[in-house]
Amino acid sequence: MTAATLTYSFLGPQGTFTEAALEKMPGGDSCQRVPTASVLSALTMVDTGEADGAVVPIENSVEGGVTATLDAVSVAHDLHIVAEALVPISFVLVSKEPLALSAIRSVATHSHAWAQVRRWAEATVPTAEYVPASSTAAAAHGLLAEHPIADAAICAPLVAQQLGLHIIATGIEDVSGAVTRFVLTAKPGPIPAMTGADKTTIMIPLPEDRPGALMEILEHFSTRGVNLCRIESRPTGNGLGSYFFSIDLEGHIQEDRVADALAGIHRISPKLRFLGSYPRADKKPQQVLPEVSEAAFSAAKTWIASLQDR
Ligand SMILES: O=C(O)C(=O)C[C@]1(C(=O)O)C=C[C@@H](O)C=C1
Repeated sequence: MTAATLTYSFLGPQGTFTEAALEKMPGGDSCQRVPTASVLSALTMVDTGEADGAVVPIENSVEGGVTATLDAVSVAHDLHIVAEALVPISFVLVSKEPLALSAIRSVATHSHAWAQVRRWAEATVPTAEYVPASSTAAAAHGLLAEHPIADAAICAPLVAQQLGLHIIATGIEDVSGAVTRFVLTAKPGPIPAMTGADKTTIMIPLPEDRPGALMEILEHFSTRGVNLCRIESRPTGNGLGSYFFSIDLEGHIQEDRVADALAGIHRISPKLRFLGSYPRADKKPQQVLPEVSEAAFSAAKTWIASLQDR
């Protein structure tokens, strides 16, 4: 796969935050971009071979996990995460023609965006109806349709500018400095090389009817000094009480402490799925305690081998 021939699907249309993330991904500046109407169709294009990779949102610093992505990547699709990118999030309120706040009866945007401006909306346009859109950019494009989907839309400043929309308010997010994390997913293949500042994503079905199962799982990380940076429980869909954990941890599968922790958890939950090791977008090097360093694991293995070889 050479960078020039890559095709990446992404949650479109043009001007989504996801497209901004795509530009930061490896090969993103030279790839062919295919916008899709949903996260699921972006991922399906990778399944069918129509795209080499799909860029999808996975986590927002205010609203949390993007469940459509977490569920699709963890359960429904056989895909690995090969890269991540962080995009700062700021929203504008736009309309086709200049419009007073008091005249707005409906506002269209993506559900995740709406969740991030809830307090602002409550205070500023309390009677406006929320119209869900498949993305913030789709909401903005929808204002220009023959039958506009709403009076106003909430989107990224860039798409408002590209479409020549009237900006009614800027910086309307409830929490400033919000960031959304996006991932590039591809069919399982070579794992990106270890950089020393890596993340690994896994999915662990929680063993049922096993008291203390979660504690046992977490102990495998704790005893090997593996730091978790995200842990979320999601229903498997197989009935009430059936859950899996979606976890991001600091480290790479090539590291003994990570591999050893996953091997331990595999014994408790054999359907554990490895979903990729990839460089951290913030390049923050992981802190490794001396007792779980590669040297410590190597010395311990040599010692055991010397006993077994007698
Ligand atoms: O609608 C977009 O522009 C997207 O890229 C989707 C999305 C999301 O799913 O969280 C991305 C970033 C923002 O947090 C809001 C919406």
